[in-house]
Amino acid sequence: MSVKKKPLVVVTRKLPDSIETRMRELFDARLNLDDVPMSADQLAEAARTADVLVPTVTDTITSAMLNQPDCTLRLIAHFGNGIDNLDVAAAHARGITVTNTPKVLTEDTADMTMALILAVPRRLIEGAALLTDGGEWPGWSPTWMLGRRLGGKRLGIIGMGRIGQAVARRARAFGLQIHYHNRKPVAPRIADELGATYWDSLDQMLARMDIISVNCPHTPATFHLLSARRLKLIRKDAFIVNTARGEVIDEETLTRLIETGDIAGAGLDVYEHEPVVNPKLVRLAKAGKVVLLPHMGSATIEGRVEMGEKVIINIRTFLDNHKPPDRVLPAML
Ligand SMILES: O=CC(=O)O
Repeated sequence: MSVKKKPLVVVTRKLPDSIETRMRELFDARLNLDDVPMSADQLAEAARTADVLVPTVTDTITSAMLNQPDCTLRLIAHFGNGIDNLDVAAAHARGITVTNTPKVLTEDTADMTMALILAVPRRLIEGAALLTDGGEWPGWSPTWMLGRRLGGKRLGIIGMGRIGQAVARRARAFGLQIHYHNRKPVAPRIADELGATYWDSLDQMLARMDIISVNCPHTPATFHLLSARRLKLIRKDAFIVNTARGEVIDEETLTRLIETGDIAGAGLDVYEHEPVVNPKLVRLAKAGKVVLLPHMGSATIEGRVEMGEKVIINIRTFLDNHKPPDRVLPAML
Protein backbone atom coordinates (compact mmCIF):
# COMPACT_ATOMS: atom_id res chain seq x y z
CA MET A 1 0.00 0.00 0.00
CA SER A 2 1.47 3.34 -0.96
CA VAL A 3 1.65 6.02 1.73
CA LYS A 4 0.43 9.41 0.53
CA LYS A 5 3.29 11.87 0.30
CA LYS A 6 2.94 14.93 2.52
CA PRO A 7 3.04 18.23 0.64
CA LEU A 8 6.36 20.04 0.68
CA VAL A 9 5.99 23.34 2.54
CA VAL A 10 9.05 25.62 2.52
CA VAL A 11 9.12 28.27 5.26
CA THR A 12 11.62 31.07 4.67
CA ARG A 13 12.19 32.28 8.24
CA LYS A 14 12.06 30.97 11.80
CA LEU A 15 8.46 30.96 13.11
CA PRO A 16 7.16 30.55 16.70
CA ASP A 17 7.98 27.09 18.09
CA SER A 18 4.33 26.00 18.40
CA ILE A 19 3.74 26.83 14.73
CA GLU A 20 6.82 24.96 13.56
CA THR A 21 5.83 21.91 15.64
CA ARG A 22 2.34 21.85 14.08
CA MET A 23 3.77 22.36 10.60
CA ARG A 24 6.08 19.38 11.09
CA GLU A 25 3.11 17.24 12.11
CA LEU A 26 0.98 18.26 9.14
CA PHE A 27 3.38 18.75 6.26
CA ASP A 28 6.78 17.83 4.89
CA ALA A 29 7.92 21.16 6.36
CA ARG A 30 11.33 22.59 5.44
CA LEU A 31 11.91 25.08 8.23
CA ASN A 32 14.57 27.74 8.57
CA LEU A 33 15.71 27.07 12.11
CA ASP A 34 18.79 29.32 11.79
CA ASP A 35 16.59 32.23 10.64
CA VAL A 36 19.18 33.34 8.09
CA PRO A 37 17.25 35.17 5.30
CA MET A 38 17.17 33.10 2.09
CA SER A 39 19.00 34.44 -0.96
CA ALA A 40 17.15 35.13 -4.24
CA ASP A 41 18.57 31.87 -5.62
CA GLN A 42 17.34 29.90 -2.60
CA LEU A 43 13.89 31.48 -2.90
CA ALA A 44 13.80 30.63 -6.61
CA GLU A 45 14.74 27.04 -5.84
CA ALA A 46 12.04 26.87 -3.15
CA ALA A 47 9.44 28.28 -5.57
CA ARG A 48 10.47 25.72 -8.17
CA THR A 49 10.32 22.64 -5.96
CA ALA A 50 7.80 23.25 -3.17
CA ASP A 51 4.04 22.72 -3.19
CA VAL A 52 3.60 25.60 -0.78
CA LEU A 53 5.93 28.52 -0.05
CA VAL A 54 5.61 30.46 3.21
CA PRO A 55 7.54 33.69 2.67
CA THR A 56 7.46 36.69 4.91
CA VAL A 57 7.56 40.45 4.40
CA THR A 58 11.30 40.70 3.74
CA ASP A 59 11.32 38.07 0.95
CA THR A 60 10.89 39.40 -2.58
CA ILE A 61 9.05 36.86 -4.73
CA THR A 62 9.39 37.82 -8.37
CA SER A 63 7.63 36.77 -11.55
CA ALA A 64 10.91 35.20 -12.77
CA MET A 65 10.88 32.89 -9.72
CA LEU A 66 7.25 31.93 -10.35
CA ASN A 67 7.61 31.50 -14.10
CA GLN A 68 10.37 28.87 -14.02
CA PRO A 69 9.17 26.20 -16.48
CA ASP A 70 9.28 23.38 -13.93
CA CYS A 71 7.84 25.43 -11.05
CA THR A 72 5.62 23.17 -8.89
CA LEU A 73 4.32 25.84 -6.55
CA ARG A 74 0.56 25.85 -5.96
CA LEU A 75 0.18 28.15 -2.98
CA ILE A 76 2.03 31.14 -1.53
CA ALA A 77 0.84 31.25 2.09
CA HIS A 78 2.36 34.58 3.06
CA PHE A 79 3.31 35.13 6.71
CA GLY A 80 2.41 38.82 6.71
CA ASN A 81 -0.32 41.30 6.02
CA GLY A 82 1.39 43.55 3.44
CA ILE A 83 1.85 41.82 0.08
CA ASP A 84 3.98 44.42 -1.72
CA ASN A 85 6.93 42.00 -1.71
CA LEU A 86 5.06 39.41 -3.78
CA ASP A 87 4.31 39.55 -7.49
CA VAL A 88 0.72 38.49 -6.92
CA ALA A 89 -0.34 39.19 -10.53
CA ALA A 90 2.38 36.82 -11.80
CA ALA A 91 1.29 34.19 -9.28
CA HIS A 92 -2.34 34.46 -10.35
CA ALA A 93 -1.38 34.33 -14.04
CA ARG A 94 0.36 31.05 -13.29
CA GLY A 95 -2.62 29.68 -11.33
CA ILE A 96 -0.82 29.96 -7.98
CA THR A 97 -3.10 30.91 -5.05
CA VAL A 98 -1.87 33.63 -2.67
CA THR A 99 -3.01 34.12 0.93
CA ASN A 100 -1.89 36.54 3.65
CA THR A 101 -2.54 37.05 7.37
CA PRO A 102 -4.89 40.03 7.80
CA LYS A 103 -6.80 41.08 10.95
CA VAL A 104 -4.59 39.40 13.58
CA LEU A 105 -2.06 42.23 13.55
CA THR A 106 -4.49 45.16 13.40
CA GLU A 107 -4.62 45.98 17.11
CA ASP A 108 -0.88 45.47 17.71
CA THR A 109 0.03 47.73 14.81
CA ALA A 110 -2.48 50.34 15.98
CA ASP A 111 -0.96 50.19 19.48
CA MET A 112 2.50 50.86 18.06
CA THR A 113 1.16 53.70 15.91
CA MET A 114 -0.42 55.25 18.99
CA ALA A 115 2.84 54.78 20.90
CA LEU A 116 4.64 56.82 18.20
CA ILE A 117 1.86 59.43 18.13
CA LEU A 118 2.54 59.87 21.86
CA ALA A 119 6.32 59.44 21.81
CA VAL A 120 7.18 62.07 19.19
CA PRO A 121 5.32 65.17 20.46
CA ARG A 122 5.86 64.27 24.14
CA ARG A 123 9.62 63.65 23.61
CA LEU A 124 9.39 60.29 25.32
CA ILE A 125 12.53 58.65 23.91
CA GLU A 126 14.61 61.83 24.28
CA GLY A 127 13.63 62.10 27.95
CA ALA A 128 14.24 58.41 28.70
CA ALA A 129 17.61 58.47 26.89
CA LEU A 130 18.72 61.45 28.95
CA LEU A 131 18.65 59.36 32.10
CA THR A 132 20.08 56.17 30.65
CA ASP A 133 22.70 57.48 28.19
CA GLY A 134 24.74 59.44 30.72
CA GLY A 135 23.12 62.83 30.08
CA GLU A 136 22.89 65.55 32.74
CA TRP A 137 19.49 65.99 34.43
CA PRO A 138 19.45 69.37 36.08
CA GLY A 139 16.18 68.51 37.87
CA TRP A 140 12.58 69.52 37.23
CA SER A 141 12.07 72.93 35.72
CA PRO A 142 8.93 74.72 34.46
CA THR A 143 10.43 75.34 31.04
CA TRP A 144 12.45 72.19 30.40
CA MET A 145 11.72 69.24 28.06
CA LEU A 146 8.44 70.71 26.91
CA GLY A 147 6.62 68.80 24.23
CA ARG A 148 3.29 69.35 22.53
CA ARG A 149 -0.14 68.45 23.95
CA LEU A 150 -2.13 65.82 22.06
CA GLY A 151 -5.63 66.74 23.28
CA GLY A 152 -7.56 68.86 20.79
CA LYS A 153 -5.04 68.42 17.96
CA ARG A 154 -6.03 67.21 14.49
CA LEU A 155 -4.87 63.74 13.46
CA GLY A 156 -4.99 63.02 9.70
CA ILE A 157 -5.05 59.30 8.94
CA ILE A 158 -4.04 58.25 5.43
CA GLY A 159 -5.75 54.93 4.74
CA MET A 160 -8.86 54.18 6.80
CA GLY A 161 -8.83 50.39 6.56
CA ARG A 162 -8.78 48.11 9.57
CA ILE A 163 -5.53 49.52 11.03
CA GLY A 164 -6.46 53.15 10.31
CA GLN A 165 -9.77 52.69 12.11
CA ALA A 166 -8.08 51.00 15.08
CA VAL A 167 -5.67 53.97 15.29
CA ALA A 168 -8.63 56.39 15.13
CA ARG A 169 -10.37 54.60 18.01
CA ARG A 170 -7.30 54.92 20.21
CA ALA A 171 -6.53 58.50 19.18
CA ARG A 172 -10.10 59.60 19.94
CA ALA A 173 -9.65 58.36 23.51
CA PHE A 174 -6.64 60.71 23.76
CA GLY A 175 -8.79 63.67 22.70
CA LEU A 176 -7.48 63.96 19.14
CA GLN A 177 -9.86 65.09 16.39
CA ILE A 178 -10.00 62.43 13.71
CA HIS A 179 -9.63 63.31 10.02
CA TYR A 180 -8.88 60.86 7.23
CA HIS A 181 -8.17 60.43 3.56
CA ASN A 182 -9.11 57.18 1.85
CA ARG A 183 -10.09 56.01 -1.61
CA LYS A 184 -13.69 56.31 -0.44
CA PRO A 185 -15.41 57.40 2.78
CA VAL A 186 -16.00 54.73 5.43
CA ALA A 187 -19.56 53.62 6.21
CA PRO A 188 -21.55 56.37 8.02
CA ARG A 189 -21.88 54.14 11.11
CA ILE A 190 -18.07 53.93 11.41
CA ALA A 191 -17.55 57.62 10.67
CA ASP A 192 -20.06 58.46 13.44
CA GLU A 193 -18.46 56.08 15.91
CA LEU A 194 -15.02 57.60 15.26
CA GLY A 195 -16.26 61.18 14.86
CA ALA A 196 -14.14 61.13 11.71
CA THR A 197 -14.09 63.83 9.01
CA TYR A 198 -13.42 62.63 5.45
CA TRP A 199 -11.09 64.59 3.14
CA ASP A 200 -11.45 63.75 -0.51
CA SER A 201 -8.38 65.91 -1.18
CA LEU A 202 -5.23 64.56 0.45
CA ASP A 203 -3.46 67.86 -0.31
CA GLN A 204 -6.02 69.85 1.62
CA MET A 205 -5.98 67.49 4.56
CA LEU A 206 -2.17 67.51 4.79
CA ALA A 207 -2.08 71.30 4.97
CA ARG A 208 -4.34 71.38 8.02
CA MET A 209 -3.21 68.49 10.25
CA ASP A 210 -1.09 68.59 13.43
CA ILE A 211 -0.20 64.89 13.21
CA ILE A 212 -0.33 62.67 10.12
CA SER A 213 -0.42 58.88 10.38
CA VAL A 214 0.28 56.69 7.34
CA ASN A 215 -1.83 53.52 7.49
CA CYS A 216 -2.34 52.57 3.84
CA PRO A 217 -0.73 49.62 2.05
CA HIS A 218 2.16 50.12 -0.35
CA THR A 219 0.90 49.58 -3.90
CA PRO A 220 1.96 51.14 -7.23
CA ALA A 221 -0.71 53.79 -6.52
CA THR A 222 0.62 54.70 -3.05
CA PHE A 223 4.36 54.68 -3.86
CA HIS A 224 5.55 58.16 -2.73
CA LEU A 225 1.96 59.19 -2.04
CA LEU A 226 3.67 61.63 0.31
CA SER A 227 5.79 63.03 -2.51
CA ALA A 228 8.13 66.02 -2.21
CA ARG A 229 5.33 68.31 -3.39
CA ARG A 230 2.85 66.97 -0.85
CA LEU A 231 5.36 66.92 2.02
CA LYS A 232 5.87 70.63 1.45
CA LEU A 233 2.16 71.22 2.10
CA ILE A 234 2.53 69.93 5.67
CA ARG A 235 2.65 72.50 8.48
CA LYS A 236 5.97 73.38 10.11
CA ASP A 237 4.74 72.30 13.55
CA ALA A 238 3.25 68.98 12.36
CA PHE A 239 4.53 65.45 13.00
CA ILE A 240 4.36 62.38 10.74
CA VAL A 241 4.03 58.79 11.91
CA ASN A 242 4.52 55.82 9.57
CA THR A 243 3.91 52.22 10.62
CA ALA A 244 2.75 51.10 7.13
CA ARG A 245 5.52 50.93 4.53
CA GLY A 246 8.51 53.21 3.97
CA GLU A 247 7.87 53.46 0.24
CA VAL A 248 4.68 55.50 0.81
CA ILE A 249 6.83 58.52 1.82
CA ASP A 250 9.60 60.20 -0.16
CA GLU A 251 11.99 59.58 2.73
CA GLU A 252 14.84 61.74 1.43
CA THR A 253 12.57 64.79 1.22
CA LEU A 254 10.96 64.09 4.58
CA THR A 255 14.42 63.90 6.15
CA ARG A 256 15.45 67.20 4.55
CA LEU A 257 12.26 68.98 5.65
CA ILE A 258 12.80 67.87 9.24
CA GLU A 259 16.47 68.96 9.07
CA THR A 260 15.44 72.42 7.88
CA GLY A 261 12.66 72.73 10.46
CA ASP A 262 9.90 72.67 7.84
CA ILE A 263 8.30 69.62 9.49
CA ALA A 264 8.53 69.28 13.29
CA GLY A 265 9.36 65.58 13.51
CA ALA A 266 8.47 62.01 12.70
CA GLY A 267 7.94 58.59 14.26
CA LEU A 268 8.99 55.88 11.83
CA ASP A 269 8.73 52.11 12.12
CA VAL A 270 9.35 51.46 8.41
CA TYR A 271 11.87 52.77 5.87
CA GLU A 272 12.12 53.21 2.15
CA HIS A 273 15.27 51.09 1.83
CA GLU A 274 14.69 48.76 4.76
CA PRO A 275 16.66 47.44 6.60
CA VAL A 276 18.97 50.33 5.67
CA VAL A 277 18.15 53.40 7.72
CA ASN A 278 19.28 56.72 6.30
CA PRO A 279 22.15 57.97 8.57
CA LYS A 280 20.62 61.45 8.42
CA LEU A 281 17.52 60.05 10.11
CA VAL A 282 19.70 58.49 12.79
CA ARG A 283 21.29 61.92 13.38
CA LEU A 284 17.83 63.47 13.65
CA ALA A 285 16.88 60.76 16.17
CA LYS A 286 19.94 61.63 18.25
CA ALA A 287 18.85 65.27 18.10
CA GLY A 288 15.39 64.27 19.40
CA LYS A 289 13.55 65.19 16.21
CA VAL A 290 12.50 61.71 15.19
CA VAL A 291 11.79 58.38 16.86
CA LEU A 292 12.98 55.36 14.89
CA LEU A 293 11.82 51.78 15.44
CA PRO A 294 13.01 48.65 13.57
CA HIS A 295 9.75 47.56 11.86
CA MET A 296 8.15 46.13 14.98
CA GLY A 297 4.56 47.37 14.61
CA SER A 298 3.08 43.88 14.65
CA ALA A 299 5.83 42.27 16.74
CA THR A 300 3.99 40.64 19.64
CA ILE A 301 4.26 37.00 20.67
CA GLU A 302 0.48 36.62 20.47
CA GLY A 303 0.32 38.24 17.04
CA ARG A 304 3.07 36.10 15.55
CA VAL A 305 1.41 32.90 16.81
CA GLU A 306 -1.93 34.02 15.38
CA MET A 307 -0.26 34.82 12.05
CA GLY A 308 1.25 31.33 12.04
CA GLU A 309 -2.13 29.78 12.84
CA LYS A 310 -3.66 31.67 9.93
CA VAL A 311 -0.91 30.40 7.62
CA ILE A 312 -1.65 26.80 8.70
CA ILE A 313 -5.41 27.23 8.24
CA ASN A 314 -4.85 28.73 4.80
CA ILE A 315 -2.58 25.85 3.76
CA ARG A 316 -4.89 23.15 5.12
CA THR A 317 -8.05 24.51 3.52
CA PHE A 318 -6.19 24.91 0.24
CA LEU A 319 -4.86 21.34 0.36
CA ASP A 320 -8.38 20.13 1.20
CA ASN A 321 -9.51 21.72 -2.07
CA HIS A 322 -11.47 24.49 -0.35
CA LYS A 323 -11.02 28.21 -0.79
CA PRO A 324 -8.57 29.41 1.87
CA PRO A 325 -10.09 32.16 4.05
CA ASP A 326 -7.40 34.78 3.42
CA ARG A 327 -7.08 34.58 -0.34
CA VAL A 328 -5.60 37.68 -1.99
CA LEU A 329 -7.98 38.45 -4.85
CA PRO A 330 -7.10 40.42 -7.99
CA ALA A 331 -9.56 43.15 -6.92
CA MET A 332 -7.50 43.70 -3.75
CA LEU A 333 -4.31 44.53 -5.65
O1 LIG B 1 4.59 44.65 8.27
C1 LIG B 1 4.12 43.59 8.57
C2 LIG B 1 3.13 42.92 7.76
O2 LIG B 1 2.75 43.45 6.71
O3 LIG B 1 2.71 41.82 8.16
